[in-house]
Amino acid sequence: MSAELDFIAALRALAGDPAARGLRDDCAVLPFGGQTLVLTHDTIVAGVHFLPDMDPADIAWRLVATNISDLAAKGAAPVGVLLAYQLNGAEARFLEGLRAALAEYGAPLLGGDTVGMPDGAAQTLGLTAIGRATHTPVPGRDGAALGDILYITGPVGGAMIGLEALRGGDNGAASAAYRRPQAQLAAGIALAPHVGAMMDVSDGVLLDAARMATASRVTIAIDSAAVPIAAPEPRRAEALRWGDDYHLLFTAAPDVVLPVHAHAIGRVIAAGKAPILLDGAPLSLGDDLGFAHG
Ligand SMILES: Nc1ncnc2c1ncn2[C@@H]1O[C@H](COP(=O)(O)OP(=O)(O)OP(=O)(O)O)[C@@H](O)[C@H]1O
Ligand SMILES: Cc1ncc(C[n+]2csc(CCOP(=O)(O)O)c2C)c(N)n1
Ligand SMILES: [Mg+2]
Repeated sequence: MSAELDFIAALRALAGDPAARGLRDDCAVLPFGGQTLVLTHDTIVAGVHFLPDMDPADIAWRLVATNISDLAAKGAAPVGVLLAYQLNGAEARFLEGLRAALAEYGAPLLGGDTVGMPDGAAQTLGLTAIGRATHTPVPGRDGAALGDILYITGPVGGAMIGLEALRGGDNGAASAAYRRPQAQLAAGIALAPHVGAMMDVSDGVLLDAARMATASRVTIAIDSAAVPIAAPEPRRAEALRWGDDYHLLFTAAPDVVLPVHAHAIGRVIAAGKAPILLDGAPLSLGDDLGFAHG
């Protein structure tokens, strides 16, 4: 197991409230005052999640969009966000990107915290996003049922190609999938009443599908050629593993008429030894399926 998974496993002892969903979901889901709040927090670090010298407006956009993407996976409408910011002298451009992203997703800034940073430290930014469930029960990673079809709302691998373009000096369309990921908020809200399981793809479609299969106690058979990619064909295997895609991965029964366009990429079968079968070959969480910290 990775250091990240070991730590989250240890945290489970402290996360017994049902709202924590066993730390096995994209968000906490908290019934409150007759409604259901959906809560998520993501941290991004220079050199890990963004390039230290990229436009701070794009950094702000990534911070907002990646968090709103977790709300999208729950079919939650944004209530607002709290920002944790480290001053580095580039505040003006950061604010421009923040304003644009919050306007895009209709998420008001509700508060946060601002601190200085030690010389030479990597900038670390955090965002808490709060949403309101538009449909209950709120979809989880654990709802994939035998016979369901596995779908994805769009291609993978675009951010991988976009980061390469950005590193090569592009600041336009070729790097946009990396600089300006699009949270599938409207799709998630439309899909929530129709899905079995749903999650956003942040760590790679294979790893995230394996997590869905594990949470749902099933095996998911994926047809690699059916997965739409935004990368050259010879890089298909990488595109399925790189991550940062932020499309929605979900299951639905075969007779469900989907309210949005999505690509069928696999099906849910009885639990076998491995969580996923890729073109018939069993793959486990320990295999190189996607992005992991530590
Ligand atoms: N430091 C932490 N304290 C409490 N819970 C944590 C911590 N780190 C992760 N978790 C929980 O562990 C689970 C898995 O976290 P992870 O960040 O992998 O999910 P995610 O938010 O869907 O992923 P991504 O950040 O790629 O969208 C979530 O329920 C998350 O809330
Ligand atoms: C500069 C740079 N930017 C991005 C990446 C790729 N990447 C970093 S974290 C992550 C998964 C989501 O993170 P988390 O699980 O922490 O939410 C991915 C796909 C990279 N290698 N280098
Ligand atoms: Mg997620």
